[in-house]
Amino acid sequence: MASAAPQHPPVRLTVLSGPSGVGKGTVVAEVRRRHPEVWVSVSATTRPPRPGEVDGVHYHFVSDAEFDRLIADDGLLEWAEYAGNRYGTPAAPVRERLAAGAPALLEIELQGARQVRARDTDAQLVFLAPPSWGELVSRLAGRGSEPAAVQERRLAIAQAELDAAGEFDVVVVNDDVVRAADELVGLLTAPSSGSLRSGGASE
Ligand SMILES: Nc1nc2c(ncn2[C@@H]2O[C@H](COP(=O)(O)OP(=O)(O)O)[C@@H](O)[C@H]2O)c(=O)[nH]1
Ligand SMILES: Nc1ncnc2c1ncn2[C@@H]1O[C@H](COP(=O)(O)OP(=O)(O)O)[C@@H](O)[C@H]1O
Repeated sequence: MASAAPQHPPVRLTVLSGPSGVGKGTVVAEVRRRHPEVWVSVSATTRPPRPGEVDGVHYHFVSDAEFDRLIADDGLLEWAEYAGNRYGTPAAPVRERLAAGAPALLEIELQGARQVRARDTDAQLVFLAPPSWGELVSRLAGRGSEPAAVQERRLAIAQAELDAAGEFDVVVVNDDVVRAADELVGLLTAPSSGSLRSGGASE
């Protein structure tokens, strides 16, 4: 006899990381344009909004005190400091999503990806890589959302992030947005064998 079926088809948490300016936001937007059913976590951050960013849509923009409170209340699945600001994944929506049997996507940086890996060995870690270093530099500069000094800081972090690409399960090269989005969609719908363990955030 077959063993008891799971309550819902196994789903997995997918993490997308990659250096600033590689095109994470652009590729995720393309995935959602074609697959509106793909659920993407909205992070909390102490970074100020860029022009056009909407609170609750792109990020939950919070004060330092509010971020402290999220940590103290065990409300974050993971969090990290990046280029002088803090970023974290609200835990409850991710747990609800996975409990409902639906896949969840986090777009977070390297330290956060490592925390997710430590907590959930079944999570799928995807690294979005630039076709070349020169292309990364020109994309970040071309976006024009940060002053030169901030771009320099992000590029210094990017060097270390590229060195860590081998820690990820899959590397997707963002040479072309549509092609990279296709690859990501394939990974999001790939079968898995488990789901997020229960338990609170502890970092
Ligand atoms: N650990 C962690 N990193 C995050 C989270 N949200 C966003 N990030 C990452 O923080 C970094 C900076 O994000 P942002 O300031 O929006 O810049 P951008 O990614 O260059 O547009 C990026 O690598 C994001 O992937 C989060 O909830 N947790
Ligand atoms: N495949 C690509 N080819 C050319 N330009 C791209 C590509 N993907 C993204 N870009 C551009 O690179 C810049 C950075 O993309 P963005 O999505 O903001 O990166 P990230 O979220 O990783 O910081 C944007 O100006 C975007 O239009």
